[in-house]
Amino acid sequence: MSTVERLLKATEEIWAGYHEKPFVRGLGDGTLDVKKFRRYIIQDYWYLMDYTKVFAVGVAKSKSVEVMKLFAKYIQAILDGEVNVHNGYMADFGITQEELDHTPIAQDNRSYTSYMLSVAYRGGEAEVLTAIFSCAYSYEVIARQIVAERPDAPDHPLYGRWVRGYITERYTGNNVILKNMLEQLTADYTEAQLRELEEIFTACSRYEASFWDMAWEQRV
Ligand SMILES: Cc1ncc(CN)c(N)n1
Repeated sequence: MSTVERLLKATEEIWAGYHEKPFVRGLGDGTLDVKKFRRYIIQDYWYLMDYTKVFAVGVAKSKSVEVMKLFAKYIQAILDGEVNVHNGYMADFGITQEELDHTPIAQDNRSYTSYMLSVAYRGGEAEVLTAIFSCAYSYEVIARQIVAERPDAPDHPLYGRWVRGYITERYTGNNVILKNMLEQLTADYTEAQLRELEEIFTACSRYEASFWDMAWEQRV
């Protein structure tokens, strides 16, 4: 079994649960309360700012130019790609920089990014990639499932943009690059090292689940 297959197998139940989250279901069928989505966009904007810093620590931890370029490319892909979806929604919702700056970061959000950053600071290249991978790939899996269940979801006037954002060639192509690099870096990993990756990946997958619950319940 490859490293990524092993990580996904270990977290199968958590990942299956994403599709049942009320927030995710509401995004897919268009019934999600706009107020909840507005709040989620602000929280996720701040999430992405710290998530980008995890890649920056990855740059510092890189042992080769190849890995350094991968982390650096992703920083660009978030700040000039994924965040554009958020910027578009924020413009539509009239969210100003002042409102962004004055919105407290929810506890689940802060815990998640603090955990990823702590893994990045203490681990090596593969540990950083593992912390990142559940975030990067789960959104693709969720968006694909939404489209599989509702082929018209990408055309929804409000939530379609979110769905489309996570199935673009750029987004999914970058996930393939992340996955291949993770396999390459862990080809000679021992059982103990792989178990540690499993622990990191499981924790991050649980944080993903909590993030959806936080958004749905509007937890602070
Ligand atoms: C919480 C969270 N997890 C994942 C993603 C997808 N990069 C995101 N934008 N936000």
